[in-house]
Amino acid sequence: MQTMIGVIGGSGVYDIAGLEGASWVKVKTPWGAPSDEVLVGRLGGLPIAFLPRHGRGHVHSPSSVPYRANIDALKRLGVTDVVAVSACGSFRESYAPGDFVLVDQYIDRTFAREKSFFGPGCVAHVSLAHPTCPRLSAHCAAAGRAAGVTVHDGGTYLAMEGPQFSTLAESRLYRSWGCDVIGMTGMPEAKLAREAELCYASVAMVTDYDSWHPDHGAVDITQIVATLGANAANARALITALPALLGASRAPCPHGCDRALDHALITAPAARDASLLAKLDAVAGRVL
Ligand SMILES: CSC[C@H]1O[C@H](OP(=O)(O)O)[C@H](O)[C@@H]1O
Ligand SMILES: Nc1ncnc2[nH]cnc12
Repeated sequence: MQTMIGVIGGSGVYDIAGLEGASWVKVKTPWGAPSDEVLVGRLGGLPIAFLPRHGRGHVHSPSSVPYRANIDALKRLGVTDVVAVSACGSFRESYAPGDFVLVDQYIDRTFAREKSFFGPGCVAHVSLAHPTCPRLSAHCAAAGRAAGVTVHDGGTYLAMEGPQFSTLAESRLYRSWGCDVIGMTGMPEAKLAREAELCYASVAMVTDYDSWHPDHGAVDITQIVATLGANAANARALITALPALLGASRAPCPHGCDRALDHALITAPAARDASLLAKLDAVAGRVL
């Protein structure tokens, strides 16, 4: 199978330069419009699709991002591996602004979002014990280090609804839970990528210490935006280094991300809803 990289750009990352034959294309999905058009082209000999999570100009709030449409659009374009780039706050002294964290666990505290492609008429339960892909995450870590970034392998991401930042009590609570970083978009994106059988890696770029750190005071957007520029340049360097590490020919995921639906569908074939099945053509067509 041919590798196709999908990049979801977070705050501060609204495009990527250097693609051959680049063009912004409109992708229609049964889940509504994605956040924006998708920039498709080739990078390092591999096809790549880039989608700005909040849209160009940062139009979508974390709650209004059309997560299902975004993942469906990437799958529909033929993406096999999704690299999700996100700004985040840090709960650890040693995860400093400018560092990248390859997230491997989540605590999902979001509550105002559609979280599944499945539902009445076609119920599916995928495994999420290991919500990100270790193979893709390792390649992203190597690409980040090649770009000169301090990269931490593994971290628990607290996904909050936002758009306000945490209270001091919340910040302390999440730290006491063992969370490493906090953001507003990692969920349900990672869940949906798993349902769509896509390998998914989360590159969380630290911009601040949230509100808990006695020496740093409360987080504010000015401070975040100041750090975002340097982080975005490093994210672009990471993405540029990625094709050579992934390679054009893709072996099946050793962790089973690309077969997540093998045993997940529980609704009896005769009881399935035809209109929902039609919407699942890209995401679950392999098993329907
Ligand atoms: C601009 S600060 C808060 C904002 O930034 C992060 O967005 P993303 O994950 O898309 O990089 C965070 O989750 C909030 O949405
Ligand atoms: N402290 C923080 N909380 C939530 N989302 C963030 N994105 C960047 N910093 C953040």
